[in-house]
Amino acid sequence: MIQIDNLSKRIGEVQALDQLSFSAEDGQITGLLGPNGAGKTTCLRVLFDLLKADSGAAFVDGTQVDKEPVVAKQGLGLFPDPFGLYERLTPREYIEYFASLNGMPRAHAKEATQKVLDSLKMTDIADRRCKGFSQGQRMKTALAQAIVHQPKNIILDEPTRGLDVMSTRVLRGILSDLRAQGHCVLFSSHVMQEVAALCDRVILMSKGKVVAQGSPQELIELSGENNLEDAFIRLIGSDEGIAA
Ligand SMILES: Nc1ncnc2c1ncn2[C@@H]1O[C@H](COP(=O)(O)OP(=O)(O)OP(=O)(O)O)[C@@H](O)[C@H]1O
Repeated sequence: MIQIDNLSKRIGEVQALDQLSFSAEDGQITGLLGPNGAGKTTCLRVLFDLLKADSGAAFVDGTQVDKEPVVAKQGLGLFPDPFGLYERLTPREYIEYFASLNGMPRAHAKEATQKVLDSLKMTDIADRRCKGFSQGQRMKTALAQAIVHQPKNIILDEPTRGLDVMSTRVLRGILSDLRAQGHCVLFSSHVMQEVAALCDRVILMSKGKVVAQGSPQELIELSGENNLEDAFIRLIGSDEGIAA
């Protein structure tokens, strides 16, 4: 479970986070939706202890991130940019390397790697170099790296950016499986349909604040509109920076 508690952060002239509070529960997919510049990435950077907030705190399964960063990070899996894979390694080497970076002894890392290769149905590509991989194969390798240490919480920042339709579908399927296994999945997006298709709960952000939260259906009801697109525009007060 992720808890964001009253986070504020000023970056230069910009109030990137303004008393931001929300939580993302286990066994649910939570979407952080907001236009460009809303503060989504800033919030995730604080959650990963890459950036210190001016006030407020982020918690991973009850552990305060800036007080116990090592423990907190062990509970987090960060989905990296699938286009940034190191191409000379095979998925098996890649995933094993990240397993050992997460502190697993060698034998355990090998075992965990095989398990994730099986569960993401990657055994046919496991020992090929990543160079020349399709988008879907890259995406699976990146995701395998993020979940090999079995973090309870999986964080994805704009995960479908640049992915083709097939890869996006594969990703959606995997995220649904992670939800079914009881993981907490939190992803940021400025693409409305993606959030609508996948999320149990949507945190709608604008200018560093939560402007509304709830299931897609609750947001429609809250806005008094009759579809999600109009609901989001009504709640944010503008359609600038949100993609359909
Ligand atoms: N390093 C930085 N220097 C200056 N301004 C920054 C920096 N990082 C973030 N900001 C500003 O903080 C605000 C929030 O940015 P952030 O990247 O968190 O938004 P976002 O919701 O992730 O947007 P996007 O969907 O465009 O990625 C923006 O106005 C941004 O310009």
